[in-house]
Amino acid sequence: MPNLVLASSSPRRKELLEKLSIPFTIYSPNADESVDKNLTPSEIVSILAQRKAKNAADQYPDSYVIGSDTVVAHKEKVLGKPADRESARKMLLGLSGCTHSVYTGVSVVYGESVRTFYEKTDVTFWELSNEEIEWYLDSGEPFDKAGGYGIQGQGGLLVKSIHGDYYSVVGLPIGRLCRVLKHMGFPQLY
Ligand SMILES: Cc1cn([C@H]2C[C@H](O)[C@@H](COP(=O)(O)OP(=O)(O)OP(=O)(O)O)O2)c(=O)[nH]c1=O
Repeated sequence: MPNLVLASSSPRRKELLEKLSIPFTIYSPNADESVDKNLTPSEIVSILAQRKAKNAADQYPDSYVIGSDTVVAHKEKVLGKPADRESARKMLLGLSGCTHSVYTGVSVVYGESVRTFYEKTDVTFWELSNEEIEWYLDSGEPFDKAGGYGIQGQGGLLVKSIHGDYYSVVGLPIGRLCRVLKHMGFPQLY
């Protein structure tokens, strides 16, 4: 029976994949995450998702291997994870009162077959006061998350509305991934 491998060290992606209720293996990908600055957000997340999946697929040639990448796009800028408190503060100030887009790319590799897609979800933030931003920075949540917030945690209090797949914002568009796996012939799904 082919195995399922999640090429990710993100605890959120692990939790989301558990929704499929089938066993899987975790592999921490060791992929170079540098990309050409002129690429669009959808190109960036697609390329990086595929790189992570292919990196792990070398170790698991008989498995379905999933790689994923998430970035936040706002006013022509692509935001990854903030390097420090100051950069997280700048990201949150920039997102305050505005709508940004969260892009998550997913790539599934099984032998020679590769399927890659991305989801775009628009998220609108409330106007944030300086006090609210400092309070949120104190939570420690921003630092391992694209755009400097996590919608699934206290960061949910910053969000006014969302248009698109919630799970894609958290890091893995699980409904679409499930359909892609099924389409590629993964046997253990419904
Ligand atoms: C916007 C947003 C991002 N994120 C997270 C999802 C991703 O884990 C992270 C973006 O970083 P990624 O580089 O996509 O992923 P990662 O380094 O955490 O894990 P790996 O490369 O090993 O798969 O931001 C949230 O958890 N909630 C949110 O609301």
